Amino acid sequence: METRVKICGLKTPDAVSAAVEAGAQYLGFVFFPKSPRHVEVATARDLALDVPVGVAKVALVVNATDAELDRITSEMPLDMLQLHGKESPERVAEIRSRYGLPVMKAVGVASAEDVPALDAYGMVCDQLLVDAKAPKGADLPGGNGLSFDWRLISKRAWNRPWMLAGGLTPENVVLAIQMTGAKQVDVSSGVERAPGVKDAGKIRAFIEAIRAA
Ligand SMILES: O=C(O)c1ccccc1N[C@@H]1O[C@H](COP(=O)(O)O)[C@@H](O)[C@H]1O
Repeated sequence: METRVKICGLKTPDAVSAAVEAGAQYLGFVFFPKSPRHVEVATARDLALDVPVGVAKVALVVNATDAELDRITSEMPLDMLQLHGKESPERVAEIRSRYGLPVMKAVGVASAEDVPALDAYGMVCDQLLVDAKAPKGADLPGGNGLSFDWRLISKRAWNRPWMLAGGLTPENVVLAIQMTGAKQVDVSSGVERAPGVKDAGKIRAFIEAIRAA
């Protein structure tokens, strides 16, 4: 099976086109005002309306309220919700049932102590996103360009489909896939020329590296 790629943090038509043309299967739109990748709902809607059918549009939210989710899900076409905050398993289940969209729950990993949460969240979501845990006091819970020790998940038995994230780049993504067995990968800062500014050449290089391996 071909490795599936998510390019996250898209803000412009050019960045969306670059990701689609390079062959990404998922596109992420970040709704988190502290992020340099934050987009307003109206902007994300315009971008999403131009995405070809078959490429999944993912809304990334952080501890979002029902009111925020009501607005995002009603105003733009979406295929998946990515929960990237401290949502409890109960909240993940509630969101999944309320919006009828597949839910991907991000779980931060820094040490072996963090790994059991993958099983717990796997029971309530449609897929897991395994990311590096953000450093204490960081402004962003993800999108920090940090990776974690991939050996921590290299021999796991998974109870849900999952995606690898955290500090991936065109240079390290093949090794990350080899070490973890990931069939899906997610990248944001590793394909940027500045925080929040995607680089079409890096997006292409990221996906070409995977396809060439
Ligand atoms: O990208 C962001 O700005 C962001 C903000 C808040 C939560 C998550 C965010 N991004 C996600 O973080 C991971 C890893 O990103 P990176 O490749 O290390 O920059 C990825 O899943 C993004 O979707």
